[in-house]
Amino acid sequence: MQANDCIIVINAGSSSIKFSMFSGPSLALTLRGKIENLYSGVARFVAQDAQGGTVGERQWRDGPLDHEGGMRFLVDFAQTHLDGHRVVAVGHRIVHGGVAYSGPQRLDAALVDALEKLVPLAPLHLPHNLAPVRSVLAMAPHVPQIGCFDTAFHVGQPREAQEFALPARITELGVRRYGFHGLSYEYIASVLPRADAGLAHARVVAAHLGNGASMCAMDAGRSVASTMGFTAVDGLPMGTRCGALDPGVVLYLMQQLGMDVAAVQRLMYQESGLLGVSGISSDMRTLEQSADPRARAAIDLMVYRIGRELGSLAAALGGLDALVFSGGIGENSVSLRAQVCRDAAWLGVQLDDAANAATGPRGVTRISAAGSKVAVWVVPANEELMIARHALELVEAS
Ligand SMILES: Nc1ncnc2c1ncn2[C@@H]1O[C@H](COP(=O)(O)OP(=O)(O)O)[C@@H](O)[C@H]1O
Ligand SMILES: CC(=O)OP(=O)(O)O
Ligand SMILES: [Mg+2]
Repeated sequence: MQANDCIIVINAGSSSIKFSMFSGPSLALTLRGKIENLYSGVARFVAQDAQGGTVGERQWRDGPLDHEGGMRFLVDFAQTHLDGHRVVAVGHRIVHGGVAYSGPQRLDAALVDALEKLVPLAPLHLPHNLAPVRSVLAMAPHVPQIGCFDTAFHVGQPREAQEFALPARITELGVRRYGFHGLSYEYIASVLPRADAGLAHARVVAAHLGNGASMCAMDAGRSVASTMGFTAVDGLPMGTRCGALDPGVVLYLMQQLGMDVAAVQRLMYQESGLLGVSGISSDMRTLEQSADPRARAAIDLMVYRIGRELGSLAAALGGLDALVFSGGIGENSVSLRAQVCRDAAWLGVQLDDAANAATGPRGVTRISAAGSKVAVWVVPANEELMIARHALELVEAS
């Protein structure tokens, strides 16, 4: 990797596409951008240079924008902002690797075809993860593309954390818990020891709370349990996903309400969570600004379920030394963090209210009171840097 080389990273989430450009051997962030609010309301794009200065902005006011339209815009934008850099690799976040793929992989047409088979396991994500890979394969076949899997970080979990209590013949088909947001947790595990050396061996629960939301128990930086399971619909209630559900509810929906598979999938992935409970929005900012009691009820349910999962994950760890907030909600919602920490007082969590409320751009920040038994941190998510590191390793090794 020369000074003028760069790695482009594409992270297509369920409601957003983020891209970043990392340059030179130290992977310095030179450009980053994000289109958010895909499919709902006014989509917004903003891009920043290394100094945080805005170098591009746009809004789509004439109707919702989808992933494809967003990607077309981003490719044009990136091409005009390469600033003389040579693209040595494009790294992608791929949400599901199934049983077959855990380590980063060089993506070619055959592998994309194989990953396509996993779409039913991540219907909100995988199609959007794979479509840009195909576009780049067509536009620039010589540029190496590296896929990094959100499931990879969790492969070492103990067997009982991975298995459902299903007959072995079903488990053997790969029907087990995978866990997601692994690139985000891997990044968190990589930065915590630098923030506080004692955290290298700590029992940590990290909460990645974005449009998709999950929590992960990490023991000395290794994943031991997580709230997401076979698919990214399990665990916490999310923007539009219901999270953990009594499987009997699915039978009821189909047998008694006559819903077909597509309708159940839509209900669980697109019509539930904050949106479904509030009937107002999947966006935490909108709910926090609303005086409608249904908005309050949706937030309260999310906070309650985070608290329940925190207890469960602390049990998996045999105790709790640190709690980490990340993702769009975890990084920005002062009040959600305050509510979660208040409910977790029984675990020894004590917030420093001023540190929690401090606004403005922040890096890795401790927000717990000096005497808190459990340290509380905010770590801005950086799945992109993790992807760039993996892509660089793979490109340099080949
Ligand atoms: N200042 C804020 N206060 C509360 N919630 C916020 C704030 N900024 C962003 N969020 C919430 O973060 C969520 C999106 O998280 P993000 O991690 O960006 O999404 P994605 O999972 O699509 O990458 C939305 O619910 C949004 O309302
Ligand atoms: C796995 C997942 O839910 O991802 P996102 O947060 O991008 O929706
Ligand atoms: Mg996300």
